Amino acid sequence: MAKGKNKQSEERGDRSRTSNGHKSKQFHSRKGRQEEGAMNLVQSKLPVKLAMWDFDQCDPKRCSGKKLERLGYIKNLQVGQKFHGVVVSPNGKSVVCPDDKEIVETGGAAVVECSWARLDEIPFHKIGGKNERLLPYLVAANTVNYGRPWKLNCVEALAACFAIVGHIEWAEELLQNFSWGLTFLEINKELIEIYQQCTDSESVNKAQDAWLAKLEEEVRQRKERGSSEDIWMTGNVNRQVEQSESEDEDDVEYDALGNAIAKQTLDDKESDQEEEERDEEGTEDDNVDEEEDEVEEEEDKEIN
Ligand SMILES: C[S@@+](CC[C@H](N)C(=O)[O-])C[C@H]1O[C@@H](n2cnc3c(N)ncnc32)[C@H](O)[C@@H]1O
Repeated sequence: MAKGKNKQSEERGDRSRTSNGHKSKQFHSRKGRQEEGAMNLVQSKLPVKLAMWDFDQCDPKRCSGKKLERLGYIKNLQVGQKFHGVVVSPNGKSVVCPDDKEIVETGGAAVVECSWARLDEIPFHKIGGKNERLLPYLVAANTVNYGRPWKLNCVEALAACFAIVGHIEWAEELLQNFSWGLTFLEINKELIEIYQQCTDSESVNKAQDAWLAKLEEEVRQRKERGSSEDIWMTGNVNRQVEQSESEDEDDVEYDALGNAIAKQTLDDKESDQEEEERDEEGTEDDNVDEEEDEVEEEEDKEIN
């Protein structure tokens, strides 16, 4: 077996030499392409372009965009550079929808790596592109903003975009690099499937509104049944404390898991101070962080 193989490779080796014994032009260009391929891991890991403008506003240890960069999935863009694929951005006007599939497949997807608390510092007019999009209602699973709707981190945002346009396998490929990653797809499974059935952004908005109306109705019914004493119905007890401390119960809504959470929209004027603390300190379990760091170190070794 080995004999045959060696013979083949010898023959290949011979063919790559010219009559004067030097390596042929084709050999060098083939080798060049291979080296390019090894450096450009983005291509080998996902058959689609991923990019981000990184404003270095987040803790590098907790930054999902930086981790994707270390793993070779995503490329950095300069301020002034535009992106031709879908740009998932707080500056978007319409939401990602299944009709965006072709743009994503041909142009890829990009995000803006920055702090939610410092969006006003981002020169949105110098970044982005023709296809800037918001994401519809989805709940974050990352350890910093767990349970919060709309405020996803970069890897969740990219994964959400891929999942909505029908490339759930690309979403999984990205998220599996994070200990909590696949939970994002699990807690949003039903809703993602609903969005996948839509066509344009208007239909996604309608589906989102119907989902939110259903959630509100569920909350109303629970209140009516006086189910607040039933721990199984009210969900996360920590969130309950937040709710009972809240002066106005209307400030609270429920996520897909039935957790009570403070109402949020992208326009929310949450105190910069509070948000900064979330971005920089997070609420995560240190063990998770260590676990992620170990994974990252292993990955980094592989890349190097
Ligand atoms: C504000 S940054 C925070 C990144 C975080 N530090 C991390 O570790 O990934 C998250 C980015 O994901 C995208 N994103 C997340 N949720 C979004 C939404 N609901 N609509 C539009 N873009 C969103 C945007 O590009 C946004 O700038």
